Amino acid sequence: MSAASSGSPAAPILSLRGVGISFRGVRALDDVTFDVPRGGVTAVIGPNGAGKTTLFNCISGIYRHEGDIALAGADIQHLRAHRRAAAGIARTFQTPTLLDAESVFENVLVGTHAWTRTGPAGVLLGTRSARREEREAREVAWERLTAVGLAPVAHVPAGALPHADRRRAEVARALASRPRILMLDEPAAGLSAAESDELLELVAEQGRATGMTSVLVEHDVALVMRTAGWIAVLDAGRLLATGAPDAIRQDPAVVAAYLGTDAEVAA
Ligand SMILES: Nc1ncnc2c1ncn2[C@@H]1O[C@H](COP(=O)(O)OP(=O)(O)OP(=O)(O)O)[C@@H](O)[C@H]1O
Repeated sequence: MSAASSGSPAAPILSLRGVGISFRGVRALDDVTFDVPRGGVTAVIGPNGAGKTTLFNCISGIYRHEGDIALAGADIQHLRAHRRAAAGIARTFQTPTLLDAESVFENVLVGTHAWTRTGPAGVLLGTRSARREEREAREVAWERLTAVGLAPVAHVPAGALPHADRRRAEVARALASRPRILMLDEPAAGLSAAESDELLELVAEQGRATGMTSVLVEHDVALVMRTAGWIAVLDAGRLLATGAPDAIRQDPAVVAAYLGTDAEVAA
């Protein structure tokens, strides 16, 4: 890590220690170690193929990986993806993964499955606790839908939504899981500058309201610089630097590997 951007935040929500993974001889991540501070927005940036999405897949448990990952101090590296989701890790994907034939509301309701506990038997028998939980799940889904501005199209099939609304629906679905960490993979892709700002403001607002931390993979450096409070830079599978936006912007190693000259990345 370069000197200009060294230093670690206190009380991390997520700690990565020696995270690594190879795909048939390709070292996609190697000994990645850094902390994500609690609250606010942290961005993971770096050139194409740096390992950003792979890191998200390791954190969310989609890939088995080397190294340790702790969520609020508790080890989660041994947990499978659904258990990590239940522990509070939610994510969106580069290409939204909605159930196109289902309504927007049903899609968002899926997010609540991360915390609902009623098994199939309870649902089939219609027990009182199952009914209570279902009511709560529907309320949470409506609340998140409304927060992202999609209440007017709640009953429209997700496949009929324009791209910006698909992104909003995916974010609402992730928020419905009541995450401690929301990981957004290139949320601005395909959105206008105004739409990206609006989406990230909405995410930041949810973070302020609930204490949720957001982690962002994003190529739009200007958007990252004005949105993130903390940045981790990956290059060829290795951690190059972590730090506040101002330090990252001036870090010679980061400028050389990714950002280009200071003039190009002036905020
Ligand atoms: N499932 C996989 N099988 C084989 N190789 C993979 C797999 N996933 C990622 N890789 C390789 O791992 C490396 C990192 O890829 P990754 O998609 O994580 O990079 P990235 O930083 O997200 O890139 P981009 O900015 O282009 O999305 C690349 O060399 C990629 O080809």
